[in-house]
Amino acid sequence: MMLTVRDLAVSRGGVPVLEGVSFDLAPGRALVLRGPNGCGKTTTLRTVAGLQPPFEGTIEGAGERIAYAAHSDGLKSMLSVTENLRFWAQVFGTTDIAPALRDFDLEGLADRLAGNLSAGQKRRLGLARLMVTGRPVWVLDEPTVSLDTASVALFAAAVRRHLAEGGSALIATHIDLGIPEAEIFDMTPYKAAPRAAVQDEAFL
Ligand SMILES: Nc1ncnc2c1ncn2[C@@H]1O[C@H](COP(=O)(O)OP(=O)(O)OP(=O)(O)O)[C@@H](O)[C@H]1O
Repeated sequence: MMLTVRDLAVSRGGVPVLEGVSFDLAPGRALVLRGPNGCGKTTTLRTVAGLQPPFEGTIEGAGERIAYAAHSDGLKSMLSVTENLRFWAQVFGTTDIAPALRDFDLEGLADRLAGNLSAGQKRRLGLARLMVTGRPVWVLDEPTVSLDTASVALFAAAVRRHLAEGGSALIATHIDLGIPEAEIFDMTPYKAAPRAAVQDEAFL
């Protein structure tokens, strides 16, 4: 398994928002997290990516295997598109940025400063970064925000190639991505029950 999550509870501000979440992610598989606004998708992804500790439960196989793309694109605005990708390639110890430029249709923008890109172009560059990480587990939070239909299709194709190469993906999204391999995981039933012990903490 690429990733094994068991009985996970995740919290915001010390308050559990979801509990009892278990899933596996095998090589070549994608899991799409669904659920209404505020149900805890972002919190789950941040926890899986190691940005905050689990409230309860276990996550195996994460750590260095994960490439995480958050809401923000995390770009260096004073570097060009190419320089951004080279920077990340260096950080992750890879070299070839050409496939990332090609697959996200960035070749015509290669010398443009990232800060001067449109919102959708910035998002394409942020997603292209995943390819140069060389990491097998893509963890993506609302990856298609700002993308037009053509760019969503580019993204879906890149994810499908990643899966075909034995990678995997965990994606929070409200839209149909056009990735037939993806399984849906509805988080709605895992809303955490109020916990007296946690609420009482403020009065200790
Ligand atoms: N400091 C806090 N204390 C308690 N609850 C919080 C705190 N900060 C945020 N929350 C709540 O935690 C919940 C989970 O938020 P999260 O961002 O994970 O949801 P989401 O499913 O990603 O939502 P969306 O679909 O809107 O992006 C929300 O209901 C939010 O209001």
